[in-house]
Amino acid sequence: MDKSRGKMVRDGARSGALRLLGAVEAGATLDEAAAQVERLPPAERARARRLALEVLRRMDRADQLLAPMLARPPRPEIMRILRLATIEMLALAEAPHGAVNAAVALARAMGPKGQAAAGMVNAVLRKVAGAGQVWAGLSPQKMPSWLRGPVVDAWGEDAARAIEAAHEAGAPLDLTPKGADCPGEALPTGSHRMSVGTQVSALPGYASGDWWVQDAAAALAVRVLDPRPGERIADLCAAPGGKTLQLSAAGAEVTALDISEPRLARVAENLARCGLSARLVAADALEWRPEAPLDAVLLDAPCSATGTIRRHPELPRIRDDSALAELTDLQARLLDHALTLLKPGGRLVYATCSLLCAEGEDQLAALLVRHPGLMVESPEAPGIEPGWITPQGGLRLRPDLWPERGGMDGFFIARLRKSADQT
Ligand SMILES: C[S@@+](CC[C@H](N)C(=O)[O-])C[C@H]1O[C@@H](n2cnc3c(N)ncnc32)[C@H](O)[C@@H]1O
Repeated sequence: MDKSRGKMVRDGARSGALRLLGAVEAGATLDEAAAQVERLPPAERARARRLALEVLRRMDRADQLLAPMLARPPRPEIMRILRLATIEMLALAEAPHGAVNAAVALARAMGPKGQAAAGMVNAVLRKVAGAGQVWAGLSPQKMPSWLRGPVVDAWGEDAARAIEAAHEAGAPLDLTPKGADCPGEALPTGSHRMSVGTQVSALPGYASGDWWVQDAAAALAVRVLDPRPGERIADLCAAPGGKTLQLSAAGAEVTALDISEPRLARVAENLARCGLSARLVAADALEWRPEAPLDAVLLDAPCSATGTIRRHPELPRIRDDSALAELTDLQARLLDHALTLLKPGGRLVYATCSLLCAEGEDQLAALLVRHPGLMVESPEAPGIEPGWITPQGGLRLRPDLWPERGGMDGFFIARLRKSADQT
């Protein structure tokens, strides 16, 4: 790529990243904001998203560094430019002259108000360029108090800080192999791991469906369920389908259910790419019943998704816990209903990608009170470490586990067995 083309790619990507960050400030997820960059060529679009992710992971830290350098808070658009250049220089090792010049040009391109701020942007960012030591002394950004409070209560301040460091570090790319062929480093639990920034569709085996993208923690839910060939299993909240693919690849007779038809279409696409099959049903799981009782049910319930902040750093900025009571109520109702779909002695795996005990440990405790005959079975699968198992027998996965390997998503997983005399 010649130099001028490289610069164009970056500037298109930088202004795209600023538009994405503006949309997140207005309350959108990065996926919802994708239209902001859809006109960019694919390489610029991907870089715009990467830059926005890197800023969202460190925004508060950048603001802490910038605050004493600013006479008064600038307009939001200018503040976004300052944050982007700060993070490019201090976290992404971008050459200062390139980042500062780009920031000044982006400010100027905003019109008269931006032109008036260009001198300030230049002066502040020159100071930022020399503030590497101050930056290194600042802690990773904190989770919002509605999330941090419960995390500290559950696992302590040191764990909360370790989780925050993992949130800042971001997530590697994990793949679940369908058979033996899969790129990346094999992890102890059977997933394969590649470094961040890998272009998924260019990897060997993508077109032939030899693997699919799925976080190592998410893949454990099905490993703990341990599906067997020919078993009749329902995946009650299936979309986009990572766990349906695992169940089908194990040879189970799978019914994949989701309330959202558009999301269920993604399950169909993923099954087709991987040459796997499942019966797809668009329905509310609370109202669905199979023709005959099932061997097993996987309930990967809707939740706060607070375990996925490494990959969705915008979540703490656009969500709070106002929907939590509704979610935990839905999870409890889904759990109760799921048990009625099982044959006596059948097994249920409950999973949530949440860091909140309210959606995991507490949900399991309440379920056991409501259903005295239900047994918790030890989560057994290769690579599961004893320290991950809770006193109740659930599996608690956190982003700060496996720090030397690059972490994993936050998840709670429990394997339950309906007693042989329960109908
Ligand atoms: C955590 S996601 C599932 C992820 C999926 N298991 C996977 O591994 O790709 C939760 C899903 O539950 C679906 N959902 C929410 N409420 C539902 C309900 N009442 N019945 C069925 N599906 C529901 C949502 O549409 C969403 O796709």
